[in-house]
Parts: sequence; C-alpha cells; structure tokens
Amino acid sequence: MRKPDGKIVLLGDMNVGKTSLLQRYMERRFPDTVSTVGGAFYLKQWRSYNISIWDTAGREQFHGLGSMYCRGAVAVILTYDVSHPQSLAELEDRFLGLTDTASKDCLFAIVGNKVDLTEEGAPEGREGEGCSPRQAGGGPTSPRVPKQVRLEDAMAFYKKILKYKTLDEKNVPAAEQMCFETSAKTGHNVDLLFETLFDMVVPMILRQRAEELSQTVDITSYKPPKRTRSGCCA
Ligand SMILES: Nc1nc2c(ncn2[C@@H]2O[C@H](COP(=O)(O)OP(=O)(O)OP(=O)(O)O)[C@@H](O)[C@H]2O)c(=O)[nH]1
Ligand SMILES: [Mg+2]
Repeated sequence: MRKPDGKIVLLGDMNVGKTSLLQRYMERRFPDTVSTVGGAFYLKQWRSYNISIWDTAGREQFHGLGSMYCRGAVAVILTYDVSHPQSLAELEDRFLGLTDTASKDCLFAIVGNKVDLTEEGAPEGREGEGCSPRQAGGGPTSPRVPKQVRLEDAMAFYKKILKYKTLDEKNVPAAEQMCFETSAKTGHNVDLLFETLFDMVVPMILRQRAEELSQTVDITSYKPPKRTRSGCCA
C-alpha cells in the first residue's frame, strides 16, 4: 500500500456523529454505529493523491490518543452536534489542544452535525437511503427541535482557533468557507465538506513534497572534505 500523501482527522465529543459522517461519505449509507474504540481510517483517492481520513473516539478514556492521531495532519475536522451546545464547548476545552501536533499550516473545519433534527434542518430527500431499521438519533417521525447551536457560534469558535494558533485571518480560508452544517443521516453537505477539504489540502501536499525534496541531500554532488596529515578535516 502506498504511503498516504496527507492525513485528515475527525475530532469531537462522543456521539456527535464522526463515524456516521465518514461512513456516509465513504460508503454512501447511514448504518448503525457503535461508539469508536481508539481510531480507524479510510483511504480516499482524490485526483492522483491518497488521503487518509482518521475517525477517532470521542470517549474521554481515549482522549490521550487524539494528539497522536493528529500528528502531521493537513486538516482537522472539529465536529459538534447542533442539538448539543456542550459538544461545541468541548471542542474548545478538550479537543483543540490535541491539534498542536498537526502540520504547521493545518486547516480547520468546524462541523455542526445532525442538522436534520432541527426545525431549520436539511431536506430529507435522501432519507432512508441505505438506512438500517434502528435509525438511531431520530427517525423520520421524530419531532424537530430549534437549533441549539447557531452557525455564528461555530464561526466565532473558528476565529478563536486562529487566535490560538496565532494565524492571520488574511492568510487562511474565511470562517464562512470552513464552518459547515451537515447531516450524516440525510447526507446534507457531507460531500461538500469532504471534497472542499480535499481540494484545499492538495496544494498543501504539493508544498510539503517540495519542502521534503529541498531538504534531501544530493549524494552525487557530495565532495568529502580534504584530510590533513594529522587526520583532521581542513
Ligand atoms: N439524526 C441524526 N443522527 C445521527 C447523525 N449522525 C449520527 N447520528 C446518530 O448519533 C449516534 C452517534 O453517532 P456516531 O457516528 O457513532 O458518533 P461518534 O461521534 O462516532 O461517537 P464516538 O465514536 O463515541 O466518538 C448514532 O446513534 C448515530 O446514528 C445525523 O446526522 N442525524
Ligand atoms: Mg465513532
């Protein structure tokens, strides 16, 4: 298997729908999930590049693994549940620090999932596609509730991330481009999320490759230093 050219990591509290988002995108379905243990990854070929997408466990007991998964990541998807404000707060309190090991120009996407549960939710055109009978997280008849987390709150968090990373707003994608509301259940905005990120990380992968090449020593042009009689180098 060829080494992946870049790594994208999904982070967020348990139950926000990280595994479901990834399965919706990669397998085009919304199956029952079990709470993730440790982490798992999918490989996605995008143009001529291999991108690994890592699904991590949101459960507190696996927290320590998060920074390991983030090592060298070109993008991190910070996921919350639009019907649970605490899940957005957790991103700042518990998950942002885990991204310190990511690549220095790592991109951040903030994703509010389960928008189908809310009154403003996504159209359910793809409802039922590949769904299993349990349909956890609310079936077609479940009452819709007002959205608990506004997109503006996610955008404010994005700006806090830029501050935390001491990044200049002018040099990074705008909050409007990087904050998404999705539904793994209906598929709303799921392709848009992943494919926007893939397109954004390709130039980063190329830049990283160029940097690696420039750091490679060309041994054919290497000239050994002259030796003096005492055996020291001149
Ligand atoms: N209504 C609705 N339910 C969802 C959606 N995404 C996930 N769920 C449900 O939410 C629950 C948790 O989903 P997971 O994808 O397992 O959540 P997770 O973030 O991977 O959780 P951990 O692995 O424990 O960190 C499951 O019952 C899913 O069916 C969504 O977009 N809408
Ligand atoms: Mg999971």
